[in-house]
Amino acid sequence: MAQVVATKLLHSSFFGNASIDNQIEKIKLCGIGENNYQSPEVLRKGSSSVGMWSKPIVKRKTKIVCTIGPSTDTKEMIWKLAEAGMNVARLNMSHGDHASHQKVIDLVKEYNAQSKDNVIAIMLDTKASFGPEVRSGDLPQPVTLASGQEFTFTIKRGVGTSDCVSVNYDDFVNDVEAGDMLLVDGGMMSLLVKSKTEDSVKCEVVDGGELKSRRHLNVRGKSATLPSITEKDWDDIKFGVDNQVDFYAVSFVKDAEVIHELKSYLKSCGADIQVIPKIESADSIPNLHSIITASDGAMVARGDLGAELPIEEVPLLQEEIIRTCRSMGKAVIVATNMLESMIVHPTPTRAEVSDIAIAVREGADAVMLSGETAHGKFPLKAVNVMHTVSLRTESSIMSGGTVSRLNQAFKNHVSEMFAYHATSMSNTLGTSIVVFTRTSSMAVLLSHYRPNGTIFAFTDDKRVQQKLAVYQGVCPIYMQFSDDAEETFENALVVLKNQGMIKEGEHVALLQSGRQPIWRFQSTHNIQSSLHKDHMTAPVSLNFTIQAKAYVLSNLVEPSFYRKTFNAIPFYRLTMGIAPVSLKNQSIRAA
Ligand SMILES: Nc1ncnc2c1ncn2[C@@H]1O[C@H](COP(=O)(O)OP(=O)(O)OP(=O)(O)O)[C@@H](O)[C@H]1O
Ligand SMILES: CC(=O)C(=O)O
Repeated sequence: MAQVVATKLLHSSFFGNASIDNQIEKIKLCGIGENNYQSPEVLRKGSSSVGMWSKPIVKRKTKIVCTIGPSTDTKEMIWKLAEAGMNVARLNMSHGDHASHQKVIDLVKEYNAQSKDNVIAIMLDTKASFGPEVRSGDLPQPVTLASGQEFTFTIKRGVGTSDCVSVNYDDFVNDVEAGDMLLVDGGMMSLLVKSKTEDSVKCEVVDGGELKSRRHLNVRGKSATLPSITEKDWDDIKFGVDNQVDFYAVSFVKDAEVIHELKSYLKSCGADIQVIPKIESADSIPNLHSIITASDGAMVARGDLGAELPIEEVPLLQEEIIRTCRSMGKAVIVATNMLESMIVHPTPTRAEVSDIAIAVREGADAVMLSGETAHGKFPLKAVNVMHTVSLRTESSIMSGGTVSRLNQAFKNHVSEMFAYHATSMSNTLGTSIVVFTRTSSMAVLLSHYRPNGTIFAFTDDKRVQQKLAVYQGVCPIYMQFSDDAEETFENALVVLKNQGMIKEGEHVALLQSGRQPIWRFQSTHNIQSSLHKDHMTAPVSLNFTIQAKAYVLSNLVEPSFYRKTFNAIPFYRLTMGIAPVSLKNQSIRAA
């Protein structure tokens, strides 16, 4: 116990009252202010930082989603993006074809197969026609639209002239009225609807610009009539199932129905693919809660959201969507325009840097790059900026020993309680957490509580490893488990040490629990804190035996109170101990 108290003091003095010197040291470690391009190895693995007994590795917690396109669809670029910090590769089905996406999927799988300590998940964005994605048609060359000029959209196929272009949606003429404001490319250009005929909509250009092929069209304040899932969508979904992608990003979801439909299809074909609705439609906002409840997370798709709704609503909705996902323990991704200027410039605007920092502070699991990596000039620099800004921001929001009180409803299960207390313990001790999971559930729960240290999630299932790639703070690692828990713990520590993820003298909290027990008997859970070097002379062990009812009660009380109060009540067994580990003789001795 003396050890725990001592660490707590050290810990709070670092995170709570960091000296100017410490702050400057941290800033240097994060690379901000030095204006230097960091090596991919340092970028991905993280930097050493001041910690407790030793210096734990500080890894970036917020994940990075990169859209793959013409700038990045080669083996060389996929490798470089992965080493620079990409965690999820996104394929936008609105562009390219199955053959080009297949090539990227194969490259990502090739990367994963040869990588010892990194994994890239694949997200298929079923954008094409899942919802009312209205786009203008192909043009032989870009058309310049000047304010005041007349321009026509038609539902006739194959039209692409300087004053008229096709739209891909037959009900377009029915959905718009004279007086509506049409937004092109999320508002880059706007046109006022003047009149319509049976097959065409005549407009006057309000804000002009350069109209290119296949641009988004939105009507300000309106959602288009929702078509059901089309043939093209099913084709893309099947393509995703055949290729065992990890996530679907589903466009223009307006209610939970489409999610249920997709989930039941996936169940019928035995596909374990996470469904992430893109919140981008005005109609989705009243149904936010039910949509996210039915899904595995959500994406704040700010491009279309800011076109369908007044642009000033976007930051508020971003906050609300993140908060809703966080309260349910679901993954949330913030997308679009995050480093837009880096499509053509090598450095970001200060506003873009702040935008990333805000998403990180609000608690996003991941931030996304679109055109920046798909067709930009500086895709690697954009990932570099996202990495350093996220890491720096994260270092300023470490919570010390306390775990924020999250949605009460979330902490009503033993596993949730366990994740909560494991987080509290690792924060107090200033350690990383090593968790063993077959289903991902305990790693996801830990991520939900946002521990200060990295969550090293060991799994013996590659699908689970890939799925975990999007969750904040989780470093997923594939490893075969042995029948012997102690041997598996030991193997995991050796892997971490060999990969340079933990160091001699560093403490880690070992945790095994979750909905599918690995080595534990039903209803027993185990957290232990290990010293990663045989230099602790007097191991201290705290054993608590508590009642099932007590778990529910302890939701309401602070951990310290809970420790004192439930010490003597028998039933479940929760072990918190300090156990010395020696890497030299490869043995772990439980205290
Ligand atoms: N697979 C691809 N093949 C060719 N170009 C692509 C591909 N993916 C993306 N792009 C290009 O990168 C741009 C940005 O990608 P993004 O995924 O943001 O698509 P978008 O159509 O602009 O918008 P949204 O994200 O709403 O679908 C696209 O407009 C397109 O020009
Ligand atoms: C990502 C996306 O589709 C949007 O922002 O509209």
